[in-house]
Amino acid sequence: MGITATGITKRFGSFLALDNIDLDVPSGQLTALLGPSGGGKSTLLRIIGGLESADEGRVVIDGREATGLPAQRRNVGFVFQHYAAFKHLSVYRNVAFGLEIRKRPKAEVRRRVTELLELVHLENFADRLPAQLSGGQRQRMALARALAVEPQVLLLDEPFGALDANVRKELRDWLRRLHDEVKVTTVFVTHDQEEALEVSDALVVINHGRIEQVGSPNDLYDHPVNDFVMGFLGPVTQLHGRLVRPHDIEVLTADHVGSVQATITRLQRIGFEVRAEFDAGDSAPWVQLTRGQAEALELAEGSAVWLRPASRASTLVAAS
Ligand SMILES: Nc1ncnc2c1ncn2[C@@H]1O[C@H](COP(=O)(O)OP(=O)(O)OP(=O)(O)O)[C@@H](O)[C@H]1O
Repeated sequence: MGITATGITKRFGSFLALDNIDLDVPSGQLTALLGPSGGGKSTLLRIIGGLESADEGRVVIDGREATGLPAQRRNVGFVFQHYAAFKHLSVYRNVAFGLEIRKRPKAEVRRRVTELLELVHLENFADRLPAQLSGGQRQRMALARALAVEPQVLLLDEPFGALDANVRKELRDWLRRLHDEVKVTTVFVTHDQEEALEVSDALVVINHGRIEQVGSPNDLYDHPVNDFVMGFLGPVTQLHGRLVRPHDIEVLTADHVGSVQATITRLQRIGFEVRAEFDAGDSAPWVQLTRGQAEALELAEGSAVWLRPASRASTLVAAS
């Protein structure tokens, strides 16, 4: 079940925002749409949710044809970066809103809202107005409100995008735990690779209106299909015609099978890591080491070493 989008194409004037996208979002999972700004992530999310219509293609949600349905009939919950709460209503009433307009019995509304406020850890904030919450608390309220009507699908568009780095980090841990508890099929738009790697069960990398790769976070990090995915998910350097992650290069003090001689051009300590830059003849790779590794190798600028990709490293041929 889950969500199936087939052959989704969307143009804005002559601009092709989505180019024949096929996507399967498994039921109960948290799937991240990841990619650079303007790649089409939000447009795809909005088409899934019925806020935007595709020029071509179909959307099926939990086995039900949703292509022609308006957003309010798709049984989806939304949370956006800037959440439009009812400013004059308390947190409690904001969360209760969807249930009240559906005329659910008072006792049920009370039970459900209390449950949700506990779930998002806002039980002590029920009587506050949205303006009296921090940004992170407001986004948690938004999630409670989206979950109130028990949607089949939760769609989150950069929900933590407007918050500062520490709060974002805290909220993504929290979202992961929340999702493990409620297990609602969730699609999460982000341009932050760390956020996507940390939070999601599955990752969909989108660029220029096309899907570059779909897979688990580890799969995509370890086995990217192309240089775009490799570069978007983490640091990449070049060694002797191959793209490799800088922590996947072995620094050796003697020549070994498959190694390339190189001179250390720069050593830089950044917190717990040491970044070493090399002149390897046909390439200028850099390598990420721990301080302990750098000390054990007695690395010094100007000295000669040998480099090779670690045996577990996945590499790609660099475009010439
Ligand atoms: N209503 C619109 N009218 C015209 N162009 C649009 C419209 N909505 C989106 N676009 C264009 O479509 C492309 C994809 O936009 P979209 O918002 O889906 O990208 P995104 O990957 O979500 O990027 P971001 O992370 O910046 O939101 C962009 O080039 C954008 O300018």
